[in-house]
Amino acid sequence: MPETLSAAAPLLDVRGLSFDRDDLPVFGPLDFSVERGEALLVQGGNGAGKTTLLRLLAGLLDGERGDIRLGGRSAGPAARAGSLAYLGHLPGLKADLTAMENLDYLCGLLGRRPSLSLEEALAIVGLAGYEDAAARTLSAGQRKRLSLARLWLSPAPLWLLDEPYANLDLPGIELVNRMVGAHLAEGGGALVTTHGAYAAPPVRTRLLELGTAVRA
Ligand SMILES: Nc1ncnc2c1ncn2[C@@H]1O[C@H](COP(=O)(O)OP(=O)(O)OP(=O)(O)O)[C@@H](O)[C@H]1O
Repeated sequence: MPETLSAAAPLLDVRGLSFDRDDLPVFGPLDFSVERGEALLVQGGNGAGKTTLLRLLAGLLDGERGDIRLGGRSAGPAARAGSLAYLGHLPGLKADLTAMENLDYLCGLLGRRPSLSLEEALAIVGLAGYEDAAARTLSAGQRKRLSLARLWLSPAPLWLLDEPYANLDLPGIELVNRMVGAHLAEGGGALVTTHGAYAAPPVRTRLLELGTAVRA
């Protein structure tokens, strides 16, 4: 866990956050926080702004209004990009690199926790034996599992999970739930979007409901 994050303050504290596109509101103003050991389930219909919110928090979008604090400190897009682990709709893998090369590349870029080897992370997500397979030869579910291995290697205390169950079979869904449960038990936090029934692991869960955006 990064030393810069205070243990006393919430992992994430958001006040008056709003975001517009083409001068039309996508969401907000929103107020919410995520404490250690807590999952925040972000709900809303198609177009409500769930992905936009997570991408913005991850530092992949800017132009928001409001205050975003990580561990009590105001955090701009660059600080957020370095402190949050984002699992998006697209796996963010390099198609021609192997599974191991992708993990190595992403860990070099985003950091990793030292207690786990890349091989162990691949085994945990059910990809033992796929170390040398190019990402483009993996199925959609296997690519998602490779992204989960990267997530599991991340040192970031706060996970942003956008539709984490998409493309996964039942054991994959259970894997996500176990990972989230273990991460929260270690004092991490998570924001999770899903359209499916959220098979909530036995952890503290709160809801954030986004209204469907109206285009006028
Ligand atoms: N790259 C983009 N350029 C312009 N508008 C966008 C872009 N991405 C999303 N939008 C618009 O922003 C709004 C919020 O989209 P967003 O993807 O955040 O919704 P969502 O809640 O994740 O939806 P879904 O449940 O369908 O995945 C929608 O009205 C969408 O049309």
